[in-house]
Amino acid sequence: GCWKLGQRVWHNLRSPLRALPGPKGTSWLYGNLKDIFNAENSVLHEQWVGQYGTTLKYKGFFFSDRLFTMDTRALNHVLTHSSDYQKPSQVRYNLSRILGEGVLFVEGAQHRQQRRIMNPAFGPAQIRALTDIFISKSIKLRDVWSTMTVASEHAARIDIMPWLSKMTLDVIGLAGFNYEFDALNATGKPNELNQAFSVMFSASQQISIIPMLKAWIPLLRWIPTDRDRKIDAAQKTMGRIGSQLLHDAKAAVLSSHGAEKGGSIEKSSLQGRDLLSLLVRANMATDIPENQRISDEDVLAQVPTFLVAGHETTSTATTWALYALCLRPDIQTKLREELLTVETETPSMDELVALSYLDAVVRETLRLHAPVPSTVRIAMKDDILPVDTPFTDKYGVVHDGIKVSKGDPIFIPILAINRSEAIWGTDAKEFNPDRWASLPEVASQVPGVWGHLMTFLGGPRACIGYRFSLVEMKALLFTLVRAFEFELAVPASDVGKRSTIVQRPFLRSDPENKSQLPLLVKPYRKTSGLS
Ligand code: HEM
Repeated sequence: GCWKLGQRVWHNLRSPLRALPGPKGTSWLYGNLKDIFNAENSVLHEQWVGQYGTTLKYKGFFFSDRLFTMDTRALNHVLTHSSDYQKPSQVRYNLSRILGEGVLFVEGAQHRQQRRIMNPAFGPAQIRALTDIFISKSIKLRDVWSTMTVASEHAARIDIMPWLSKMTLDVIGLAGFNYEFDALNATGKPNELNQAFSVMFSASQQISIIPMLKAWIPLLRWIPTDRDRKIDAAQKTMGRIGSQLLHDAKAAVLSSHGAEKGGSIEKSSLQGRDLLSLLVRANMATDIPENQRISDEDVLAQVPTFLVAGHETTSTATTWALYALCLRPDIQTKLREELLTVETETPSMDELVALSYLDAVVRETLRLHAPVPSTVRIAMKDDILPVDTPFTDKYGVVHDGIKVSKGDPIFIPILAINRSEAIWGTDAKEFNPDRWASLPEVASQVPGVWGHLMTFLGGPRACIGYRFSLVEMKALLFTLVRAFEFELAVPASDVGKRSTIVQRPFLRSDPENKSQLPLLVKPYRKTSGLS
């Protein structure tokens, strides 16, 4: 521990980040991190930008300096040079404990190999083929809520978060692994994989000192805690079910090819639209060179990775979309009017994508309520980040590049860029889908993979599932907003945002502080209004 701390102090003393202006740490252990967790959104960072300018430093664990910059050119440099700016080892350790060593965890050549194999599963044609899963699960959710509204005389009070989460879990189960969680089936028995997954997810959302110390000091990892035991048990369940899924998928391939008797298996002959089928193809096809095949272990590591990455993010985004529509009933009505122009309740992907106001509402939600509010990278070598706007250090010297040294952490301000007034204009913090009709020119400098937003990040480590998520969100909003009118069940001032990995709503009035968003949900009838 002392050695690590000494290294940290020594690194800090020599880091060029020392010259940057920024706030003083408020705790020797957490630096400014506790203040950031306690403040909503990116509010604190935005205040600092007002005080110290667009490039600054703040304190992380054990007084270490972290670079914070709103400069889009510097951020673009970090995101596009993903081998030089990797995830910090502590973050990777925590990820591997919870998700295994899947595509979110791996770096360098192994990451490039996994992305190359998996990218085809997320192209437009594949997402088009998955649209019927998005729609049928949305309809299932709509029917569950309809039953709940019939049972109550007026509008039903529904905490929409867990329901949206069940829907997206069902979708990623089917679309990813051809596995039916059946989480939306209220009468079914609890699913074993779902329970294991919940343990993993709640563990990933907790911020506490013990896992943090274990991430820093490997020797401490030998000391088991209650959290470790729970994660180990959940991992065992996931591993067992994952192996079974993989075994079944392989057996199906072998039996359809008669390959048990030594027959060859060609890549192009393996069918199946889910991600697992694609992985099995890359694992078994005898016409792919041995060294390019993906191992059983790597296939299995993708199961928890995709369950976590592909599930809570989209359900949280849809939760915020409905929240925004409750705050602006005029936008909710305008959206419903557009959705009702479609004659079928089972639209194709192309029909969904053609709905321009739905598209604007989804973009505006993902801008203002980005589910992943930030991420972190570490410099793997000394470097200079080019900047658009020269900045002044705390000694009054003007710089046209940010010097970083190997080991310096860099905060990637997803939400702060999405809400920046310098980029989006003075109404940047308001929900205004109409802004998407004509964007400010400067927005094109945002280095995001989609929509001039940082929401799905950019560069080689950008979100692989963004198209998947956009169509799934559209299918959900299409089905739900046509069927129901939504209103907040609590005063708007009671709803707060809590940021851990994913930014979720909670009620200030709830002493348990659990994530939730209760809405009044009422079936839409042409002349109705909420009583
Ligand atoms: C609104 C929904 C979503 C948001 C906001 C989101 C956001 C992000 C962000 C910010 C990252 C980069 C994290 C980092 O490197 O620090 C990421 C990576 C990733 N996302 Fe998403 N995501 C969403 C939906 C999905 C879906 C639906 C899937 C899968 C079906 C998915 C799979 C992944 C994977 C596998 C990665 C790791 C990519 C890599 O490192 O190469 N995401 N996502």
